[in-house]
Amino acid sequence: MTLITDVRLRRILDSRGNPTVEADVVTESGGFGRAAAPSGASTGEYEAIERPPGEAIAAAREHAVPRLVGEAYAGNQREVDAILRAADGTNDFSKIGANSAVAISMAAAKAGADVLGAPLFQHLGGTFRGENFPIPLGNVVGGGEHAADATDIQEFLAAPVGAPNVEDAVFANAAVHAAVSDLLAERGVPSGKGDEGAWAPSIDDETAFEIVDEAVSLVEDEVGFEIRFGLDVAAAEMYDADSETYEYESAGISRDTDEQIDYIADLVDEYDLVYVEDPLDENDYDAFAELTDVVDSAALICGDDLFVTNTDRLAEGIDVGAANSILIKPNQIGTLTDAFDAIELATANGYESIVSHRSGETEDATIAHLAVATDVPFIKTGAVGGERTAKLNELIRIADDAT
Ligand SMILES: C=C(OP(=O)(O)O)C(=O)O
Ligand SMILES: [Mg+2]
Repeated sequence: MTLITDVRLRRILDSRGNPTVEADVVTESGGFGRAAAPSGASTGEYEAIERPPGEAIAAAREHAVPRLVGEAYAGNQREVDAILRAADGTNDFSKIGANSAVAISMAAAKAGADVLGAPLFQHLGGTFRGENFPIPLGNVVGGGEHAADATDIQEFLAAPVGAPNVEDAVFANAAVHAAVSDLLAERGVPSGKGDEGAWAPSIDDETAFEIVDEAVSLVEDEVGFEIRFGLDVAAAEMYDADSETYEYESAGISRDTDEQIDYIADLVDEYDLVYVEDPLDENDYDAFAELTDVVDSAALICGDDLFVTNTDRLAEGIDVGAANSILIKPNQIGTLTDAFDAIELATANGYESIVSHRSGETEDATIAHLAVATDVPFIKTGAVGGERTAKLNELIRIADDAT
């Protein structure tokens, strides 16, 4: 029933107005799945390769589609993904493009679920996946590679850890986003938005901490449950390998590695941060390990550019204690199978996994299902904006059993 009979690929628009790859997968019994590849701006050095969409589509049509049509079963995700890897023949999907690979991989999963008549999260996670839902990390202020002339730290993320349910958590993050806007207005600071819908004012990080801290407290009082916040420092983007320093340009501050470790540890302490992603350069496992040791269980220290959803890099990190959690972005590695393997390796070694969007997104909501299927504690997928609410609203529907 799930034998793949057609794979169609096309270019569609992403949220930045750039082209990206969309895939349709059709099965023998009429099952249908459609998915689109997201795209990063602050990409890790070791990510799978995203090719220009036109080239990725042409290469996938030539090398992957003939191996899938009439040959592979959409219900067998590992088989589909193994065929994608074999058709590509490289370690990093540089032939068919990780954008083509991930779109086909996710579309096949949806087609498989469609044939079964099951929601995608259930097809991926199984009947006994558990009762937990991920807490959304909502990007409320940001800069870095996602907005010019804004904060050095890429993302300030609201984390409604005490929310009684998904719906309240999603609305709490939107309320923090709105409160930030009010506080900026009170200070007379104008602001546009960055690529992920977060406010991107021309302020330094210290001011952003004050504002986000206050916004979180205000909303916490309103809703009556605990809201904390976290960061994606995206430190690889501010690291200067020649001087071996982290350059905070808007504040005019330069920190060496020891100072960076102390700075982040102090921030965790001062603001009771629940989550810190990429606090150090993507090549510095030792510095990551030092910070993780200092912070201990006070916060999740998460590797995004460090691990790039790659089990080899994660295994290296586990060996030295480089973090206590991993960010999972399917397009960083190319297939859902690879993403699942990374989550399994993380779980087996006491690491938490956080499923994540990219700064360039589409209406595709696959990651909401992936996060629920794998029982991860957090999903990072913005706070507002259509391509972000596509995932947040899907989470609400999943919790309401209405997908
Ligand atoms: C979502 C992120 O941004 P990008 O997609 O630009 O890598 C991130 O760095 O976690
Ligand atoms: Mg990141």
